[in-house]
Amino acid sequence: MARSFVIKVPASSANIGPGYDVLGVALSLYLELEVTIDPSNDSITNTDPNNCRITYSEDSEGYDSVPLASDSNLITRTALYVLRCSNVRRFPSGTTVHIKNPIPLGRGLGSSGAAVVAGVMLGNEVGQLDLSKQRMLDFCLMIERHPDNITAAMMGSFCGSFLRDLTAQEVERREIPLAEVLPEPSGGEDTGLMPPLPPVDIGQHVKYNWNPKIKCIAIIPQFELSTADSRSVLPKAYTTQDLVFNLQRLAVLTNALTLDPPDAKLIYPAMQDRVHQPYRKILIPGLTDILQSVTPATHKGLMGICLSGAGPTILALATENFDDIAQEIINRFTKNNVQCEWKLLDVAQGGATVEQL
Ligand SMILES: Nc1ncnc2c1ncn2[C@@H]1O[C@H](COP(=O)(O)OP(=O)(O)O)[C@@H](O)[C@H]1O
Ligand SMILES: N[C@@H](CCOP(=O)(O)O)C(=O)O
Repeated sequence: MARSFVIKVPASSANIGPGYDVLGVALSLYLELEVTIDPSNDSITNTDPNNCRITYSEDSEGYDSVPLASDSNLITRTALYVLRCSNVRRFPSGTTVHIKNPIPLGRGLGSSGAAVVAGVMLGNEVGQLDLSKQRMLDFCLMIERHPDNITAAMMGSFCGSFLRDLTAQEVERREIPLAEVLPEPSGGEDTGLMPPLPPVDIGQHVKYNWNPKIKCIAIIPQFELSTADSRSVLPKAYTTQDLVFNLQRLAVLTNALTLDPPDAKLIYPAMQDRVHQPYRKILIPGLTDILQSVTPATHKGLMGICLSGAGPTILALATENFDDIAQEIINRFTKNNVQCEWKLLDVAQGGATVEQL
């Protein structure tokens, strides 16, 4: 018998200033997969070695670039990893996945985190594996190896997370090259081997409150910056002063964002960072100028401003005056020959969901 379901996963903004690789907030912009499994319709998928036909909505982000072969696409490769850990080699015959993706790729809004979370949920659902969200996080963390976006996208809301200490054996299992976790892209042989199972409870997290009066303005430059490239410019070591600077602000920020009324005098300085943003300015024209000159003093309603994830998107938190704040940042990017679009988003409370149709 045929069955259909929809998987929805929110975008996310990681770091929120001082919380590098720690904080993430889920945003009301959703990657959606419409999935049908119809064994009587196997002719539609029998040209794919993994029984899965992918279509991608024309108005979606990445329409021209995202691969649609099931062993190349990040979502279905991730699902195949989950299935193969349960010794299931491919999708059930007659599986179709229609992807709708409004999350811009490579902009610091967690598109890859959402794709990985969607892939793990897809594997869990088609394989009827009954994994908990906590266990699914482990699978996600084998692929995207920092927990901030993944946790917010899976669990929703505003999250703090860390990776627990792993035993030497677990480290070996987790630190293996990605190519050995994900099935090889086209041309690669399915060796029939079982991939490494994730260690249990790799990621620990808590959810914080978030004052709903605080909205998220995302100013999105029209150029891509891969997270890997943006991580490669960071130093390997930091001074004690810089680490303490961030830790002090991180401790205050997680509570400051819950308070009512929101207090810009507390939030704005608590969103300052010395661990990643100063190093990333060489990749993002105008970043330092924007972060220093758009303030609560110049713009009523602005609570704080930071780089979203690895950039280049700017995240401005505000309670009012959204158009003016966005326009100011867009103008400053324009002076650096960078065109932008912007979106006003809320915090997405629910995280990733599956709805049976
Ligand atoms: N919906 C998607 N389907 C397939 N691949 C995706 C999807 N979304 C993102 N990706 C992959 O993730 C890459 C972007 O990841 P990354 O550099 O981490 O940036 P970010 O997560 O900040 O958008 C894309 O170039 C693409 O390879
Ligand atoms: N903590 C990571 C977050 C990357 O987020 P993304 O949305 O840019 O993938 C980092 O700052 O590198």
